[in-house]
Formats: sequence, C-alpha cells, structure tokens
Amino acid sequence: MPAVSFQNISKTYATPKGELQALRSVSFDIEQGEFFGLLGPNGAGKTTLISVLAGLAKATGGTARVHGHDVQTDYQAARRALGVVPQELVFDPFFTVREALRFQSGYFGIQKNGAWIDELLHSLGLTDKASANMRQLSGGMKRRVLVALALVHKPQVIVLDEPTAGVDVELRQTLWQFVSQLNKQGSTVLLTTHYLEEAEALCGRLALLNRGEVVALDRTSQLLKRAASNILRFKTDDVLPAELAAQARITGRVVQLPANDALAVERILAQVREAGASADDIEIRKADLEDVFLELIQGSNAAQSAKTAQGAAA
Ligand SMILES: Nc1ncnc2c1ncn2[C@@H]1O[C@H](COP(=O)(O)OP(=O)(O)OP(=O)(O)O)[C@@H](O)[C@H]1O
Repeated sequence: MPAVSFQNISKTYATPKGELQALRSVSFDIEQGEFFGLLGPNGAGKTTLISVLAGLAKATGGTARVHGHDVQTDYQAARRALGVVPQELVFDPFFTVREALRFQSGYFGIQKNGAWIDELLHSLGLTDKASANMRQLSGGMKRRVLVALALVHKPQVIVLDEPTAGVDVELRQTLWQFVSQLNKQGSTVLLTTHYLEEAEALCGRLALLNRGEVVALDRTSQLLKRAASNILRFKTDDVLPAELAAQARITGRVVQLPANDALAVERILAQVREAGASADDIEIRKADLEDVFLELIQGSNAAQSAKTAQGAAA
C-alpha cells in the first residue's frame, strides 16, 4: 500500500476574477519509506495539494489517501498517519513549548508522551526552551516547535511545506539530520522546497508541478541525467538574438544557455558575435537540477500556451 496516493486531484478556487484552477488532475503515489520532493515555481499548487492531503482544503475532484485512508471519508485515520509542518507560523501564544506539545498529544488521544516529547525537544535543540512561552521565541525557534508539534504523535508520513524558507544554516542542518534519521527508521517524507540543492541532496524521487499539473515525476538521478550536461555562462550588456534569448536563463547581465559540447559553445558565441553583442567572463559549468526544471517548465508553459491558442482559434 502506498504511503500517499493522489488520484486525479483537481482543485478550483472561486476568485473575484472567475474560477482559478489550482490543480489539474494530479495523480501520483509515494511509497512507504520514500523521501519525496514536491517542487515547482510560486503558485504551482504545492501548498494546495498538501492542504488537500491534510484535509484542510476539499478537492473539487479526485481522491487522496494516506496509508489507504481517504482524507475525506476516513479523515481521522488519515490525519493520524500524517504529521504536517506548515509554511506559516501559527501558535497559541499562551502556552509554553512543553504545554503545547502535551496539548497536541492530547488532541491525538496520546497520554504519557513525556519520553518522546523529551526526545523531540532534544533532537531539535529545544530542551532549554521547554518552559519558555511561545511568544518569547524567535522565528527560528518557533519553526523548530512547529516541527516538534507535527511529530508529537509519531506519524508514519511527515509532510514539510517549505520548512527552511528564511531559516538559518544551523536550523537547516538540525532539521535535515533529524528528518533523515526518521526517514532511515522508516518514516515517509514529503517535502516541498524552493532550494533545489536541498531537494537534490535529500530526495530519492521528485515531482515537478507547474500551473497545477505534474510535468515531471522521476528519480532524482534520472532527472539529473536529462540535463544538457553543460551550461555556457557569460555576461553581456547587449541585446541577444531572439533565438538565443528564448532558450537562455537571464539574470541581470548574466546569461546561461545549455551547451552540450564544444560545437554548441562555438555556435552560440558565433550567434552572439554576429548580432554585434559582446560576451564577457565566459565560463562553462555542469548543469544542475535548476537547469533541468527550467527547461521542463519552459516546455510545459509553451505547451499550455499552444493549447490555449488552439482553444481560442477553434
Ligand atoms: N484560498 C485561495 N483562494 C483563491 N486562490 C488561491 C487560494 N489558495 C491558493 N490560491 C491560488 O492557487 C494557486 C496555487 O497556489 P499554492 O499556494 O498552492 O501554490 P504553491 O505552489 O504552494 O506556491 P508557493 O511556492 O508560492 O507557496 C495560486 O494561483 C494561488 O494564488
């Protein structure tokens, strides 16, 4: 039985501008014991998919299951199997850290959870904050408490929604050490992150969402193989020929283009020169996950635009 199963999940939000389709028939399974990454640009639908899984948002269509339990019809069992670390810092400011953890244990009907609470506090570097009031904690400490709260009932599936956005290196390391240890002991992990390096280092498989659709789903190693093996990087103050600009990743003066071999490098630089543009500080580097994803996202955006144009023409 998969740890998590999404089948044809769609989600439409009613907005003042009309209907917004946040998820379009999303289907995939996450097997027990996997460390799985859900990636995608802002607004791709990652948080919406996690909210559907956690029973916080109702899907417009499709089914989601956690360890076989339907998140709608068997909500309690599904919720019990899931530990969700949310993106936003939401707390009751009147509790101490330990009180909050005890209260959350009670919510799941767990008595005498002291030993596990102590272990969580220790592993997350919170032992000396156990008696502190939540409102006295720094943002980073609050985030650690959110992780502890999500794990207090020893869930089989741990969901982390952007857990390291804006947190310092020390917390990232503590968090990854702890979560990796839980994963080695058998927990399934579902992670959303913008840090592709983190996803590359931690996740065995990755799904890429774009505009509510799964545009890639594969082992991390396979996705990396899809990358053009090299990237040509240079700086320019000039306008690039349109054909190059369409394939390039441009950040300020820095231009990056896939270039597999010496011939491709020569061809690109010749095109730049013929357009009367300059290319300074030329470098060639190995492609990474970000390059693969940019290629996939550009491809899926072009395909969606073509579909929309076809629809308009019909
Ligand atoms: N409650 C809501 N009402 C209306 N639209 C919403 C609501 N929640 C999300 N959306 C829209 O649905 C789309 C998907 O949003 P979602 O937050 O799931 O994306 P995301 O991939 O998590 O993005 P980010 O990386 O920025 O967190 C976006 O266009 C967003 O504006």
